[in-house]
Amino acid sequence: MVGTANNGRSRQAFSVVNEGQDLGPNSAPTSNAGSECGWIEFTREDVEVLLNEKPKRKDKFNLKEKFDIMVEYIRRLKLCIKWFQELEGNYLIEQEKLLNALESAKQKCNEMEVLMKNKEEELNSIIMELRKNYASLQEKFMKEDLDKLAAMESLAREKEARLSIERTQASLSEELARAQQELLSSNQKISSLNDMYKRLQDYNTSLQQYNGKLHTDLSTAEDELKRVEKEKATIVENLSMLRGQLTLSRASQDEAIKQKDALVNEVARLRAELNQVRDDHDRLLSQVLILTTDVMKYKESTEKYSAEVDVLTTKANQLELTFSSQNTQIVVLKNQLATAEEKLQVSNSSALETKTEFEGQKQLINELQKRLADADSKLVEGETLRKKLHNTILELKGNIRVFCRVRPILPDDGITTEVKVISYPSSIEALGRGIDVVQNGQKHSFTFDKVFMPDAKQDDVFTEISQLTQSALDGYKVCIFAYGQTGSGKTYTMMGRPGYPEQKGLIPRSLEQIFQTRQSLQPQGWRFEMQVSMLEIYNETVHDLLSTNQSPSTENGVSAKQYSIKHDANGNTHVSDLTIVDVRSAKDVAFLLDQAAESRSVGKTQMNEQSSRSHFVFTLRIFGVNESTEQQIQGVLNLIDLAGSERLSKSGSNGDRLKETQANNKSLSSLSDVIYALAKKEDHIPYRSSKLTHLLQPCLGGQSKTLMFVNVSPDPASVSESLCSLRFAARVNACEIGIPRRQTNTRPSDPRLSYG
Ligand SMILES: Nc1ncnc2c1ncn2[C@@H]1O[C@H](COP(=O)(O)OP(=O)(O)OP(=O)(O)O)[C@@H](O)[C@H]1O
Repeated sequence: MVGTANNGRSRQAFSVVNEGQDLGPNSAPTSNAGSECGWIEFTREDVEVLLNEKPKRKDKFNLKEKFDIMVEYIRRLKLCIKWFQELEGNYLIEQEKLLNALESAKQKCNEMEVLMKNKEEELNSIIMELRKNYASLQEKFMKEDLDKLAAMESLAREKEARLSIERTQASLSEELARAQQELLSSNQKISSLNDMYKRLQDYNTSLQQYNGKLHTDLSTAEDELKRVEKEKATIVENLSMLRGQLTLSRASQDEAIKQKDALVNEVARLRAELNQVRDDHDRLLSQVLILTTDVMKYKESTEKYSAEVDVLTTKANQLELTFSSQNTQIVVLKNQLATAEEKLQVSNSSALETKTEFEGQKQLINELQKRLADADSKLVEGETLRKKLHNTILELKGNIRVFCRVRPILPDDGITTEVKVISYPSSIEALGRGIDVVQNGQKHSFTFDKVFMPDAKQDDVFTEISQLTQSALDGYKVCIFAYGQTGSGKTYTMMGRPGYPEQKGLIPRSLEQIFQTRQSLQPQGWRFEMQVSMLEIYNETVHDLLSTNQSPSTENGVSAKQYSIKHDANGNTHVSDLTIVDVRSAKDVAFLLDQAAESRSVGKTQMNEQSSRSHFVFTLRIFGVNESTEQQIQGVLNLIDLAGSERLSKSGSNGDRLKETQANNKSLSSLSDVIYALAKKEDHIPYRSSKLTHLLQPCLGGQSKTLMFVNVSPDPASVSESLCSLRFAARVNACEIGIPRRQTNTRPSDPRLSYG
């Protein structure tokens, strides 16, 4: 590991230390070569040569020579140690810097994530609001449209009514014209009748005048007659006198007779004349009467005409009234039409406004969607950056990460005293990473990658590992296992509390996240296929938890079927005959988890009535293909709930339970052996000493991103178990396993599920 990149330099330095014994092409010593305080670089081989160096002495008994050689050897060893120390110091500084950079990057990422989340929420709320607005505008628009249609319908109706009214008006106008003409001719008739009447009246007056004249003439004739009769009487008197006188004179009689005859003739003539006048009078009278009748008739006919005229006038008046009322109606209709048209215009303009507003909103939505897409792409960028940083850190660390979780005190713990055996240092360098355990008054301090205090929620824990589980989708092998004594909270951490969704554990949360991310990666062309298997290792035997066809068990409840574990060159693990189920959603997985829970071997011990006595291994294998880039990935997520790590005396087991505990302890002690061997970089790592270590070989061997949860109980009675767990975890944390590899661009020839 040391100096492979700068081999030339280190070879040169070592040559100086080895005094030219191993001379390379550049064998000239550096300026401070040989000096104790000079900087000399070594390679691993150099150090090994130095350590394996056997002093060559010419004279076996020459102690001086031996002493000189030893002094020189010690000097070189000191130089080597100094180089080591300085190198270590540099590494520490570098590590510190990287940690700081990581912290700030994490912080930035978190801030960015929060910012993005806020922005996303904000944008989501704006979009919701806009969608609401959009919906209400659409509703409004539809309403306006309906109004418009109704207005148009009413306008059409009104137009029709107006046309029919106009038609009626035209026919009425025609009728009116006819009536007016009739009226005119009637008026003309009336005026001619009036003229006739006037003429008749004039004639009547002249007749009356004539009649009056005749009457006057008659009265004068009557007066004349009276005078004549008086004259006659006088004459008769005279005649008598004359007769007397006749006697007196006959002559005078004859004369008198003659006079009388003349007078009689005169009276007859006068009488005839009178009769004539009388006849004339009668004729005139009858004529007057006829004329009066005529006048009367004329008067009557005039009255009739007047009545007719009146009727016609009334009719005309009525027609005029109808006409005017129709005119008023027409005006009203015209007004209504104008209002309807105005309304139509208003609704048209409001529809236009709504349309413009709608267009604006649409544009805004488009803009917001664009911004959202930008934010999304920024999120993706941020996510990529975060992944890169996460992977860089893991690669730099090159070891199994360890998270410690202390569960809260439970009522079942029966703790009455206020004695606290676990505390958490508050110094900056150990904050959130340190844990102190006090046993018999002695404090033991541990530092891990993260320490979750009892109040940590499942969500908080998941947030810390979400990146890790996510990287299974990037083609990494990921392995998370929970280690700790019975009842320390391993199952709670991995599975959670059933029936309490907010207390879901890492397994359901990881799967939900993976399925969600799978969805969000679809627009980038990624298509994923996922397979799940679940097994338990119980009494050193593999038990398929998804097998519908449960094989018969042996006496001690162990499955008779033998499953063999194999690893291929790619580090993929295959378990023969294991049930593998294709899954499409977190729901499918939840169903399988329930199925597995029913198949699990659960027994009772004094420590925890419901504790699982076996190692539970959940595996999700992911095959991903990017349709646009044709890139392929193959990731694996192993989530393991180990059996309780307690010591035999503590669990109080006997019989089958004792065997179980021994078997569990064998697996766990094998795990411990493997970790020790890895830490010491031994040539042989005893992976095959237990089923568990054999199965986890690729995870422990450095090809996978591995995280261990060490679960600790806060119960003072469990302090020694807690210390054991923490010591083991500290060893695991110090163990370098190498750099995780990403499996891309290869499609496995055998699609069976692998474990690492
Ligand atoms: N962080 C926690 N918050 C609340 N309750 C917890 C927490 N951790 C564990 N518990 C509770 O403690 C009890 C024991 O936990 P759990 O069964 O998870 O232990 P375990 O280590 O899995 O035991 P076993 O090895 O027997 O399977 C359970 O009732 C669990 O609900």
